[in-house]
Amino acid sequence: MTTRIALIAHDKKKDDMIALAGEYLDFLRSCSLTATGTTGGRLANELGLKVERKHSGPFGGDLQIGSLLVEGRIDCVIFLRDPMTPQPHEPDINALVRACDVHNIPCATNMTSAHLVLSQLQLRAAQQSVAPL
Ligand SMILES: O=C(CO)COP(=O)(O)O
Repeated sequence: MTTRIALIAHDKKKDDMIALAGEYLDFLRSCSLTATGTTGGRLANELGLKVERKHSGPFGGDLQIGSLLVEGRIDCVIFLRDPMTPQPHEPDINALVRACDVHNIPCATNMTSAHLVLSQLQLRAAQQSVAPL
């Protein structure tokens, strides 16, 4: 089954997101990707990834992704948050992270945890692709 991943990065973490996605490019190409607006634009333009783009975070994009997640349509969230910069939509950010906890969806909020989650998902996908029918 295709892995459904949400990708979100705050402005100062967007370069990290591009670098991260670049490392997992082949795997991410095999996934169904959703992203907040600006993050998704960069992933599409700079890496050629096919991404369903929601609104930008401050305009409700985190909430849109939270809604998909609540409906069981997201398997994992990579959310590179900037802990040093106040965000106008902090309540939306908290709502998304809370929804991950409520629904037991993995949510990586920094580069180290993102690597751990993506490498594990990549491994699982590779194992499934060679599993006997
Ligand atoms: O603000 C964000 C997440 O809270 C990210 O939104 P953008 O990807 O549109 O910058």
